[in-house]
Amino acid sequence: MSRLWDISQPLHPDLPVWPGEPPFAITRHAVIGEGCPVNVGAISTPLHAGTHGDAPFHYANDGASSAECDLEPYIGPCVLLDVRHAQGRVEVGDVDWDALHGATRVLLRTYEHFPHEAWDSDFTAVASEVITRLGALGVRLIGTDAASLDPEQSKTLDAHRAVKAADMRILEGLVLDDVPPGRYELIALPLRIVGADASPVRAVLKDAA
Ligand SMILES: Nc1ccccc1C(=O)C[C@H](N)C(=O)O
Ligand SMILES: [Zn+2]
Ligand SMILES: [Zn+2]
Repeated sequence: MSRLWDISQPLHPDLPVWPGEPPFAITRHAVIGEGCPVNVGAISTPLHAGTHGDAPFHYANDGASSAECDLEPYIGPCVLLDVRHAQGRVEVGDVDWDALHGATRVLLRTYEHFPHEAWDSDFTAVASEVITRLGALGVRLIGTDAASLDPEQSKTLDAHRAVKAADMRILEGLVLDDVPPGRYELIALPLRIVGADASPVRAVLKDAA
């Protein structure tokens, strides 16, 4: 049986979130006890907290929301590339283009160890030239273990704009520490949240058949 790799961050109140964002929160408004047979809770979360998929609406007012996104990019064969050697930003020269083998979904591992305990403002971004070249090769989805494709302080969002121009989709905040580079089956479907600019996803990889 092929192995299943959970590449999702655990969601909890201490989850590091983008500076200025409210924390992830879970509340319980029903508790099993006298006259109550169930525990029932609710969550409040920034849409870009944890492992998530950006919707085009995040970077374009005319972009699709998470509820409107075609699901095909988020499920299917992918290739995981180790780009831990990249310094500050994944550049064209950091990518092993021969390892793509026509992949339509590409995941980039930039961390030695994913920063579960504290926000990392110096995450490794992705150069827009890399996105443009991936799009030209037919890539439909780019994923990263970083919190964003663009630097935290970016106001131009060059990588996101290149994603928009190529009509690609994005996964951010993946946890790739334990997964060897190679080819996998990706499943990471956004929730059908009407009007949302992003959605939490439970991202998993299955060994390619
Ligand atoms: N919460 C934010 C507030 C302001 C600016 C960006 C964010 C982000 O979360 C970035 C997002 N993850 C992104 O890159 O798509
Ligand atoms: Zn995001
Ligand atoms: Zn993003």
